[in-house]
Amino acid sequence: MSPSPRRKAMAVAGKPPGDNQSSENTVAHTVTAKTPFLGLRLYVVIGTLIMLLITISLVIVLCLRWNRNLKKRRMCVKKSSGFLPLVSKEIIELKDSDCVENCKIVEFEGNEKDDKAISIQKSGKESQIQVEGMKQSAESNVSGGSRSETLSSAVSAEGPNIGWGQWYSLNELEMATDGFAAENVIGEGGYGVVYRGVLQDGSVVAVKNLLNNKSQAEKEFKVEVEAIGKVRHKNLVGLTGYCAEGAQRLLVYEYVDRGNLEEWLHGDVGPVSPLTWDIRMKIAIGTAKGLAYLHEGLEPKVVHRDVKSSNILLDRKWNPKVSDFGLAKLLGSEKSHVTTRVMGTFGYVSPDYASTGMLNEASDVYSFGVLLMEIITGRSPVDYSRPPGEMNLVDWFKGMVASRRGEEVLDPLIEVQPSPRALKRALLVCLRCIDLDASKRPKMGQIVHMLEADEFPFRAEPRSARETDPLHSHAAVTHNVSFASKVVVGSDVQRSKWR
Ligand SMILES: Nc1ncnc2c1ncn2[C@@H]1O[C@H](COP(=O)(O)OP(=O)(O)OP(=O)(O)O)[C@@H](O)[C@H]1O
Repeated sequence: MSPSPRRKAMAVAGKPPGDNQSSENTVAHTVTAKTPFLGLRLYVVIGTLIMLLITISLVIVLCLRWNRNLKKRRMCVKKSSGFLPLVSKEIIELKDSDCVENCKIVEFEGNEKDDKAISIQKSGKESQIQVEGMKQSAESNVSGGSRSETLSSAVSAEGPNIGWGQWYSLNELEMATDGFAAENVIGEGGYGVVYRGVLQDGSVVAVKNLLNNKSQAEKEFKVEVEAIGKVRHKNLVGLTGYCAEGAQRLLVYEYVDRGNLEEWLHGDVGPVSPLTWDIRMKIAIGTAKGLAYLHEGLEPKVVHRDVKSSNILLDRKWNPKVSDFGLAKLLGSEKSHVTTRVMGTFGYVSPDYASTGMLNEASDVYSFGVLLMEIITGRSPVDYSRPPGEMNLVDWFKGMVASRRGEEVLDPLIEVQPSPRALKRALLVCLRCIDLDASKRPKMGQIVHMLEADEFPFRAEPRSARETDPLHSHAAVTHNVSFASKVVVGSDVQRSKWR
């Protein structure tokens, strides 16, 4: 009998036909046989290899997921930094949450080019908060170098809980100012006397000794600290610390060594002012940037309320620093204005605020407009030594521009005249800032752009925009302001410009 086809096939494959049992035995034998690899049995080697493969696959999957998360996180950081256009790169804003009782700044170095890190270390504890990637300009850095500071909230049982700043003892500040010696007095304002002081580490500071009228001093003290205690901007004077002992209240600022703008504009500087046109514009733009930050970069925003030339301090490179926040008001974003007792300085206060007491950032814009006129003309906002028609700077200025005599308003102490284009630009910004309709005044960020933009006000603009432009209508009222015929409306200006 011939074998079945199936049996034939098995015979060809080399298996003894009809012997399933023995073939299974062979497989079992092979699997349990020892391999040359460390004498391990085959099934152990196979098992190990499978485990190894599973582990490797798991590791790869985990790596891929981790990598994806990392990318997502990076994207979030990018998004959020793009989402903060209003905060200047030159600023370090210290949040309350960053400020822990008895913190110690262990590193605080500024450099215009480098990103820096601030480490805030809780004294006596190990934990460290690192705030990285923030830019601190050298100019905005207190006394220009690294320093070590102790932060403390709740200074004393009596002292206010101000949250941030270096606490100084009265003794320390007495030593720094030679016992508040008269020769160290650098100025005197409505709220106190300002002294130059040298701290034990050699750094130079300005110490404002608030008038010893308890409630007023306390108020001024709190307002300044609330307004600028936590921010750093190269165009805002840095408040570095304070002293609250008994009834004494003192504020310690970075020292700004070239005095204030008022002295340079109206003091005896000789026949030619050291403030050239370019320096004046640098001062105007820097001041506008500082104010723009207060208005548009902080929440709640800060309305300074006393923008004037004696509150603009100048450093060695003529960088302006807005100072004196004693009258400042905080304004939450939900509020369009606050109603207050009218405060400020005669000649700079906007008529709408003066008549209604309703305050918002447009009041600062008006004061800035007056300040800019003062910078351009070298005249004080109110000067009783001038003929009646010229005593009030704003009225005189408007009249001059309206009668096409804009070139004549320039400070005669400026030796090299600006180009007509640059002068027109500055005059026009003045007019826009002092618009009687507060809602039509530009924002400080727009003002920065207008002062910096070469094309302003010469770029052609859409007709409809020109028609709705407040200054254009202002120009129409004052009918002869020739250069105002091509006004660029500030509303389309990118805020980021003033950063
Ligand atoms: N950080 C500082 N560095 C250098 N000088 C300063 C500093 N702060 C104030 N001064 C000087 O002290 C003067 C008085 O300052 P302060 O802010 O007390 O008053 P003011 O602005 O002149 O007047 P008021 O407070 O009445 O408006 C300033 O004009 C300035 O010359």
